[in-house]
Amino acid sequence: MSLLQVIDITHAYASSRLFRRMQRQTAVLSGVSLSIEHGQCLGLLGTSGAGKSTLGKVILGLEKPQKGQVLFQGIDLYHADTTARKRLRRDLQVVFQDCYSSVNPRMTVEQIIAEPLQNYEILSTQELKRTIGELLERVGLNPDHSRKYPHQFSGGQLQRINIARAIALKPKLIVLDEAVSSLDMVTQAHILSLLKELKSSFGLSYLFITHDIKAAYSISDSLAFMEKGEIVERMDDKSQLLSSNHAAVKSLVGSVLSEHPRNRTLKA
Ligand SMILES: Nc1ncnc2c1ncn2[C@@H]1O[C@H](COP(=O)(O)OP(=O)(O)OP(=O)(O)O)[C@@H](O)[C@H]1O
Repeated sequence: MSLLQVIDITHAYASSRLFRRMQRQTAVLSGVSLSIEHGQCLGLLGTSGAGKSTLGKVILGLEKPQKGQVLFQGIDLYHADTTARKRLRRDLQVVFQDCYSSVNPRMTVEQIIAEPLQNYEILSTQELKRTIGELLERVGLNPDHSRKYPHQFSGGQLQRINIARAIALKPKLIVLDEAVSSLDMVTQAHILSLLKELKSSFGLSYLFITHDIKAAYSISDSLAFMEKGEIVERMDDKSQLLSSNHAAVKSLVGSVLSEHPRNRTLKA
């Protein structure tokens, strides 16, 4: 059984009440299906406005689709009872692009990482402190940073803190929505290698949402391409990327490959 199965999702955002009668809703997602296996990363690529983030929100249980099903660990996310849904939510985490707005600026790092742990686990003050220290070390930060505030960190460091919070409950799937897109190239490479390392250590699965084909190729096992709310190309093995005949995929690949035939490769 796949860890995640998205089946025939169709969704449109509701228009405001004033315009509801006048406007026809345009579907943001139309009949989208995909699956993610245990320990695998699916790279979800597409142009701006293709519907990638909306699909991410549907998978996270944040945007109820008008049609279709999201089966997470075999359970229908939108028809599960409150207890089952809370259990599923623990296994389903997210890291967004904007690392600064993802955290409360008035909370210390310790309080930020403690939040999910306090919501789901009963830990003594000492256990909580130790766990937070271990999580900070796991993402390459000094545990002494735990008393600092978000503004005292660089974007890369803060994204590591967001990752520490996301892995705190040992989830099964993390939705990474443009999680490295706002970082400089060097920091991006460091965070991608951290994410790869965490994936193999914890057997994590990722939905890696991005418009950056190089980053997607580097971290993903399989790839899917979206256009105007539909999945237009799906590759179970990312090595099929260079041989795709789909026009949008070819143009995306062409835009990042060297003119020289010998250099026409992408780094894993
Ligand atoms: N909350 C919302 N209310 C109404 N329309 C929305 C909302 N969020 C997104 N949309 C619209 O849905 C469409 C898909 O947006 P979405 O953010 O899912 O695309 P995306 O592929 O993630 O784009 P990007 O790469 O630019 O983030 C866009 O036309 C967008 O304007």
